[in-house]
Amino acid sequence: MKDNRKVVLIGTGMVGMSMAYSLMNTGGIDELVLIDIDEEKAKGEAMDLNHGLPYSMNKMVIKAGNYNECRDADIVVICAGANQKEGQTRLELTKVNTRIIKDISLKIKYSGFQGIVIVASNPVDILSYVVYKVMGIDKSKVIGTGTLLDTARMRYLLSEYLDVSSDDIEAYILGEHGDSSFISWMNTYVGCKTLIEYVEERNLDMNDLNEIYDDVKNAAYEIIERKKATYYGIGISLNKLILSIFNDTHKILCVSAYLEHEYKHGDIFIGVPCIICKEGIKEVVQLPLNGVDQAKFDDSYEILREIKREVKKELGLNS
Ligand SMILES: NC(=O)C1=CN([C@@H]2O[C@H](COP(=O)(O)OP(=O)(O)OC[C@H]3O[C@@H](n4cnc5c(N)ncnc54)[C@H](O)[C@@H]3O)[C@@H](O)[C@H]2O)C=CC1
Ligand SMILES: CC(=O)C(=O)O
Repeated sequence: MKDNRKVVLIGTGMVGMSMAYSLMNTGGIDELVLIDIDEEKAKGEAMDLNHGLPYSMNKMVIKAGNYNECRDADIVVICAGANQKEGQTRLELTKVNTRIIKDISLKIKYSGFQGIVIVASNPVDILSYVVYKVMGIDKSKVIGTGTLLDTARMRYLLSEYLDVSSDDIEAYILGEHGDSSFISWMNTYVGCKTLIEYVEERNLDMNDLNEIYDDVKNAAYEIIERKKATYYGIGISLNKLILSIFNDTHKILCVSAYLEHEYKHGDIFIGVPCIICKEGIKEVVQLPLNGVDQAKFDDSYEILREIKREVKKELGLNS
């Protein structure tokens, strides 16, 4: 990676701008270019952010631009497209957003872009696949945010329930970023103890934990019902992922990654823990899954595979 850390954001809506605002506050990048189909919106957003720079600790170039800006960018983040309306599932956005993301992927590709693409638009697992296929780039260079946000939600809620810092909670939400995601309890840790041991020692009720997981799964629906969209949580999750790449942290994050024959499944993007490095995804970490977890993973995989089949037809992809 070169000295000037450049990010291009495509889609300057609530999610994209929450990420931009988060990056402006943490710093860690040198240049942020904003692209939107609504060019005036992108320009207005750049103006607004720039006016905050004199009071920010971090200096960076922020501007509106076009797809030529992708050519020398390190990371392109896709947050464009429709979001869920009240009661709508993420998968119901497939048709409308596949068209949008296909078009955007072609524009990124023809710019000569050589870097890493991060996808946040929903349904994120399916759209990551669209980007991967349409752009024809290495699997390690396409990262969907997957269950990164769900995992943060879980860590937050568990930390509140157990009264332990979220830094000391290791949790992995796997599968689709959507209704078929699940938590692997046997792979959840509080400090150096498994959560199951921790709960038994304190006579806590496993039903409480299952309720907490239901709250995680329903969080987007609850927030959308109250305020129409979710954005701060994913904004800071994107920040974490971007800085993990630039800083070559080798941190393990739950993201949507392309699986070939890992986990016995293949040709799909799905939420799994991955080691993140400056090249993108260094490795998918294989978690031991018990029978219950494996069945849930298989279900999630089947749901995504069915939708992927439809999407491939729509894109005219046979392989
Ligand atoms: N992965 C995750 O955890 C999360 C994903 N999302 C998803 O992020 C996406 C964006 O959500 P919001 O920001 O709330 O929506 P929004 O409606 O606020 O913003 C979408 C932006 O995309 C732009 N856009 C539409 N078509 C475009 C195109 N062809 N090229 C460039 N820009 C285009 C629009 O002009 C708009 O500025 C949705 O798909 C939503 O479901 C939202 C929250 C969490
Ligand atoms: C909207 C969405 O995907 C989320 O908040 O999880």
